[in-house]
Amino acid sequence: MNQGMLREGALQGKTIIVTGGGTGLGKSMSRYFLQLGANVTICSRRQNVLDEAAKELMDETGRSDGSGQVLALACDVRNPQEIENVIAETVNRFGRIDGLLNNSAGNFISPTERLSYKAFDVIVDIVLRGTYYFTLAVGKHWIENQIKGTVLNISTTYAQTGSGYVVPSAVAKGGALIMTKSLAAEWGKYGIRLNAIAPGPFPTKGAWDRLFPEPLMKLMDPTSRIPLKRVGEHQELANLAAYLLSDFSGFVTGECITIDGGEVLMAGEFNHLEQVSSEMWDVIEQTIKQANRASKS
Ligand SMILES: CCCCCCC/C=C/C(=O)SCCNC(=O)CCNC(=O)[C@H](O)C(C)(C)COP(=O)(O)OP(=O)(O)OC[C@H]1O[C@@H](n2cnc3c(N)ncnc32)[C@H](O)[C@@H]1OP(=O)(O)O
Ligand SMILES: NC(=O)C1=CN([C@@H]2O[C@H](COP(=O)(O)OP(=O)(O)OC[C@H]3O[C@@H](n4cnc5c(N)ncnc54)[C@H](OP(=O)(O)O)[C@@H]3O)[C@@H](O)[C@H]2O)C=CC1
Repeated sequence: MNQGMLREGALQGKTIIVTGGGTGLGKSMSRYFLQLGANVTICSRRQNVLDEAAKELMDETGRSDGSGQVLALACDVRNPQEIENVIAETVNRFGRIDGLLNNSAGNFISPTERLSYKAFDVIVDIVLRGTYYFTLAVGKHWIENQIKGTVLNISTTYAQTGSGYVVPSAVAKGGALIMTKSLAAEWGKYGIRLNAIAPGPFPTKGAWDRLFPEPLMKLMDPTSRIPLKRVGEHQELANLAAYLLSDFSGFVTGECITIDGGEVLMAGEFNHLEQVSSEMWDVIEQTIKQANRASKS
């Protein structure tokens, strides 16, 4: 599904900050917000990557009515001063902030016992600390200025189930998800909403290089465990993100919506039986029926 879901101008008049908006899923979601008329500040550590992305996005989506503009600002989400600068510069340029998309992340697969303290810290600091620093800074701004803003956090399905080999990421995404729900309860009185999305596999260079490096890629087909037998399309995620940042979701808060083609359902005890052939099912059926009969005699 490569089609946008919301009507033209659905985000007109809104300004959204997207962390990690210069690459991968952050860039795809930013593109759709711009198409819907929002102004978007993209931020991450590498100014050159952001500048290139901003140019590409404006070339693709550029509007002449003053809406749908991009601001590209370098910011390490682990640094509160740099976050406050993004907020000040965004208000300065666009006049307001309506939405925050916490999308920046770091991750790599590794047996946990091979990790150094620093390796653990580097992931938790980007994903958990970065998310709560940015949310706190924008939340304070909204409360002081009586703005009913919306936060959307990009989570993972294993934030709820846990997962080996990505333990720092699971710890950090799990913490950020609990923060989403906790603050949704606490800040609801200010009209501030917080939600999360848990995506399954959506191909990006950032994720694939670190989660499916060679020689693993040859061994693993990421679609094999997915009931719908495919990976996600960026527009499918962008549609959900735009909805959750728009006024159409005004009564939705504290939710985490999974978009994974059913991958998490494969934890079900017997789902691996999809490998059993029709002929083998004939034999199994007869064997079970025989056991049923035997238990009655
Ligand atoms: C694909 C299927 C979908 C399933 C769901 C997936 C859910 C989540 C996905 C994601 O989050 S994908 C996003 C991936 N994108 C990124 O990670 C982009 C940003 N990443 C980075 O900037 C870097 O990769 C990093 C995470 C900051 C690490 O970079 P770098 O190695 O340059 O940092 P350093 O500060 O030099 O090193 C820190 C520390 O970490 C150790 N380390 C690094 N890689 C490994 C590894 N593969 N195994 C073990 N340890 C590693 C490194 O040695 C350093 O520790 P010390 O040696 O100094 O103690
Ligand atoms: N792709 C997938 O299948 C899935 C992705 N996700 C989540 O989606 C989000 C986007 O991932 P994806 O697009 O795949 O990967 P990318 O690697 O493209 O995105 C990660 C972004 O985070 C930015 N970033 C990293 N560290 C920092 C930092 N310290 N401060 C600010 N920005 C930082 C990077 O930019 P820079 O290096 O310039 O700082 C980059 O733009 C992440 O939250 C990820 O966990 C979740 C499930 C599945």
